[in-house]
Amino acid sequence: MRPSEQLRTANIDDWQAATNHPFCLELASGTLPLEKMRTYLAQDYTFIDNFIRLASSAIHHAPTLPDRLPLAAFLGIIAGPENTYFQRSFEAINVSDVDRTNPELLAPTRDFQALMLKAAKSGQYANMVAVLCVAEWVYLSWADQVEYDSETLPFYFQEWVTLHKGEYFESVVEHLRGQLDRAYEVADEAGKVEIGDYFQQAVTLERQFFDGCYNS
Ligand SMILES: Cc1ncc(CN)c(N)n1
Repeated sequence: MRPSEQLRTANIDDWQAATNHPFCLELASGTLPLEKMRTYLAQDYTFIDNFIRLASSAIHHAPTLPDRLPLAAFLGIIAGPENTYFQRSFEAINVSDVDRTNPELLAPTRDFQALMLKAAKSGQYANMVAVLCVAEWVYLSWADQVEYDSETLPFYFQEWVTLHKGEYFESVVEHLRGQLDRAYEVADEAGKVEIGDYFQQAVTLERQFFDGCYNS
């Protein structure tokens, strides 16, 4: 079994809770209360900021140019269409100015930021790709399986699903899984434990992030 699959299986309870979260299901069916979506977008925009910092660090630490390029290209999507999605959605559902730029952070948002910065500062590519891989793979897993009506769903729900599924996004996740698999295989025992810890914390925080936005 691939190391990435072993790690996912070891965290299957949190994985399933995150990928079948009522937040995701209600978003896709269009029944998610807008107040919860406002909270989520404000929190997640701060997540994106630190995700870009972590991904930049991973690009720097990747072993070769072919290992670097797919993540570099993906950063262009985040800084481009995904950033625009946030700006258009902030306008469409009236996210307040302070929540767009400086929201009060929920505990899981703070903890996720700390984990991303810790992975970046560790200087270990394996730790970085463990967190990045979880972040994108969890989203592919829920977006890929969720049912939605593309005709009727408002864009701020629909595009959040479509940004996280499809051939291109699958290739991003496959790249991150491949990088994680290789880094894990060559790590020594202590390194494997460390990678497993980062992976586990990231899965738990994905679940808590949805919980936090859904229940606040
Ligand atoms: C918390 C979280 N995790 C993952 C993703 C996917 N890009 C996200 N936007 N936010």
